[in-house]
Amino acid sequence: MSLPRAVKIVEVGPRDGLQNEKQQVPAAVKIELVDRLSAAGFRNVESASFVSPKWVPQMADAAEVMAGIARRPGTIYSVLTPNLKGFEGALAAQADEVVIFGAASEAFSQRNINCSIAESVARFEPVARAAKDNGLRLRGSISCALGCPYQGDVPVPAVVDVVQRFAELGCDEIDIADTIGVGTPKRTHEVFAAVTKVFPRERLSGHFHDTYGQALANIYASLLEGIEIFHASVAGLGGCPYAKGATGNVATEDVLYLMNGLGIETGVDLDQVVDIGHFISSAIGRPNASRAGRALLAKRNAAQCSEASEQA
Ligand SMILES: CC(C)(COP(=O)([O-])OP(=O)([O-])OC[C@H]1O[C@@H](n2cnc3c(N)ncnc32)[C@H](O)[C@@H]1OP(=O)([O-])[O-])[C@@H](O)C(=O)NCCC(=O)NCCSC(=O)C[C@@](C)(O)CC(=O)[O-]
Repeated sequence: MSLPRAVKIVEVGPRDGLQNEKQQVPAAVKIELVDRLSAAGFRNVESASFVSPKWVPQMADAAEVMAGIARRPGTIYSVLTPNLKGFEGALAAQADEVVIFGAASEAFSQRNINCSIAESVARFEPVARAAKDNGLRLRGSISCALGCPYQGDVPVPAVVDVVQRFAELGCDEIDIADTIGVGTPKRTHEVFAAVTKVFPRERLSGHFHDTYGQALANIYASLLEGIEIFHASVAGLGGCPYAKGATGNVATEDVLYLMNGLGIETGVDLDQVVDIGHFISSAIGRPNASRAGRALLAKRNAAQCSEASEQA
C-alpha cells in the first residue's frame, strides 16, 4: 500500500503526557499548553480527563482547564470519560469529543478502571448513548493492544474483539494503543491487518508509547497499513500510572520530523511545536524527551551564537 498524502496528529500531551506527573501542574500551565498546541495547527487536542481524582489526582482540575482554554473553531478538544459521571463533567465543560477507554487485557482493565473488559463495555454503553444524543464525537481507546505489563502477550483476536465491541457502541474513531511501548513493527502490522477487517482503516489510529524505542518504526508500519491518524505527546511527555516503567508517548516533534521527511502533510508547524516542547519541559522541570526537538533547539542555539559572534 502506498503512503497517505496527509495524516492527522492527535496531540495527547495535556492529558496522557501530564496525567502521571507527581507534582500538581498548575491549571494555568495546562491551559497555556492546550492553547499553544491548537495555535500550532493541531486539529485535535486531548485536553483533560474526567476521571476519579482519587485514581488520577493530576486530572482533578479538568473542568478548570476546559473553562480556561481559548477555543479555536475547527479544533476538537477531547477528554477521557470512564463512566456517566465523567460524561456529565465533559458535557458541562463543552468537550467536543469524549473518549471511552478499555483494554484488550483483562489484567490491565482491572488495574486501570477497576472492572473486567465485559463490565467496562457495559459501563460505556450509556456514555456512548449520551454522546450520540448530545451530538458529541465518540472515540474508543484500547490499551495493551500490543502487550500488557501484567499478562505479557495479548493475542490479536482479543484486540479484534474489543474493536468490534467499540464499533457496536458507535465509536467514530478507535485507538490501537501500545500502552507500554513493547510492540514491534511485525506485531503492529499483524494487529492492523486484523482490525482493519472489522473497522474502517481511516477511522483507526495508532497510539504508541516509546519505552523500547519502537514507536516511530511502528508508526511507519502503520502507515504501510493505510493508517492515517496518530497520537503523539509534545516533548514525549508521559507514562502510564498503571504501567510501571512505561515512558511517554512518542514525541510529537519526532513524528512531525518523520512526516515532513516523508512528504506527508500534517497541517502542524514543527518549529512552533519545538518551542512548545521547550516551554512545557521547562515548566514542569523535566528533560525534553524529543530527539528531534532537542536537535532542532541545539541547531537554533548554535545559529544564534554564530550570529551574535559575527555581530560582536
Ligand atoms: C473508572 C473509575 C472511576 C472506577 O473507580 P471505582 O473506584 O471502581 O468507581 P466508583 O464508581 O466506586 O467511584 C469511586 C469514587 O470515585 C468517584 N468517581 C467515579 N467516577 C468519577 C468520575 N468520572 N469523575 C470524578 N469522580 C468519579 C465516585 O464518586 C466515588 O467517589 P467517593 O464516593 O468515594 O467520594 C476509576 O477507576 C478511574 O477513574 N480510573 C481512571 C483511570 C485513568 O484515568 N487511567 C489513565 C487513563 S487511561 C490511559 O492512560 C491509557 C490510554 C487511553 O492513554 C491509552 C494507552 O496508552 O493505553
